[in-house]
Amino acid sequence: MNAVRLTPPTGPVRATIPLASSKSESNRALIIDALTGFQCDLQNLSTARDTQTMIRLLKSDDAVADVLDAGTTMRFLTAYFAATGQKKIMTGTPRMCERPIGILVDALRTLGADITYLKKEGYPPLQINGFSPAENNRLQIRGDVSSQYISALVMIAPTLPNGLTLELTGAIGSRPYIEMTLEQMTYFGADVQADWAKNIITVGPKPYIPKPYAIESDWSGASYWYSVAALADDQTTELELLGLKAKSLQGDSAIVDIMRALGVESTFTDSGVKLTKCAPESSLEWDFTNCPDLAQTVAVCAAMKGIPLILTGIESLKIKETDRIAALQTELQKVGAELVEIETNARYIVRQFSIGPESTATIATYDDHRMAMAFAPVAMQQEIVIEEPGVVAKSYPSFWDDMARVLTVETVA
Ligand SMILES: O=C(O)C1=C[C@@H](OP(=O)(O)O)[C@@H](O)[C@H](O)C1
Ligand SMILES: C=C(OP(=O)(O)O)C(=O)O
Repeated sequence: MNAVRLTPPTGPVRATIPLASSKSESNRALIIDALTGFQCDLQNLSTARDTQTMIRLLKSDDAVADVLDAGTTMRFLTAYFAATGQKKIMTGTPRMCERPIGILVDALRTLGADITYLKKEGYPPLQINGFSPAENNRLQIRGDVSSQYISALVMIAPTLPNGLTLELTGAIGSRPYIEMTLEQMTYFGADVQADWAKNIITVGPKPYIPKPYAIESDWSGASYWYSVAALADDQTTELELLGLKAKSLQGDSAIVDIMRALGVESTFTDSGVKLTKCAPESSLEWDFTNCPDLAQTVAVCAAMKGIPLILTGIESLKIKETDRIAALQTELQKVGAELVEIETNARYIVRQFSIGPESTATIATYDDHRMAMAFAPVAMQQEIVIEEPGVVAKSYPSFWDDMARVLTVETVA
């Protein structure tokens, strides 16, 4: 078994962390660029595997597009290949073939796509056979399963003969990701309107205009560094995270407010953000509806600090790279904490039940980059082993190199 052993720092915690750039922003920019005929100058594209896979598949003439475990790549490319009339088989890892896509496929069929499922109805693998644009340009779509379906649809909307009006139903999850899509589309000249009082998005049939675009660093990746700062004993801890902006398109910049409650102060500089320590609150309640990718970071951090945390809005975690709720429940036990459901599918609590492990905890990662990265900061307080560390490549390939700037990272067999 491949693993890394992380050992707590012995001196002051001071480092500058380059971070990876945002895979979410990158993958949207790449779809828009493709719809301009690859004429945009995209700068600082992410090294994340999800983005590198998107780049590779956009250039490939192969009949099969294997997205591996990249959700945005699967959803955005399904809409893109359909709208551009490309015949493709869309597939991915076994877990990707358990992640639902029926809501997007139904919407694309209404818009004129011919798509068939190759195994299970509603799930990849699927085959895109062609596209004959329908007259109808008004759709209802559920907003409570994955925002990626909505982002995928609105990004192709400028190419549809009559544009698109989407009426979102149900409680909308991950809305900042939809807003990110709309902002990027607007930047590239699309005609976009969102009425969030009625949950209606309208996109006119106005083509994108090619332009240069620079991707920001990844706030989801930054969250692990906030946890490192929160868990550092050294009160003089200072970490600088490069390439982040106070006014970000990324909803995961909410980590600034969450981590203030867990004892980290943020100061924006010309090059990014500086993290220092401040006094934490004695408990915290947070709704993760708008920032589901932060839930694991915050759960592990609060558990280690002994700060009881109530989490709401985490239902979507069950359909991500793994069932993240189940994975957290098992792995938190190993560091003396528990995640308990206190209201069915709605409210959860994380609390510590013992301080310090009897022996080094070995954390399983379930093919989920965020399990590995969320538990890594535990090493600020106690030695920990993380299994299958290569999983971080999905969003943050240089994570362990960056970690080695603050603590000891050793590969173990
Ligand atoms: O659009 C995006 O870039 C993403 C949207 C979110 O997914 P859901 O909308 O499925 O919650 C998020 O979890 C994912 O990491 C990236
Ligand atoms: C859920 C994630 O990604 P995706 O849905 O794009 O696979 C993630 O990066 O945490």
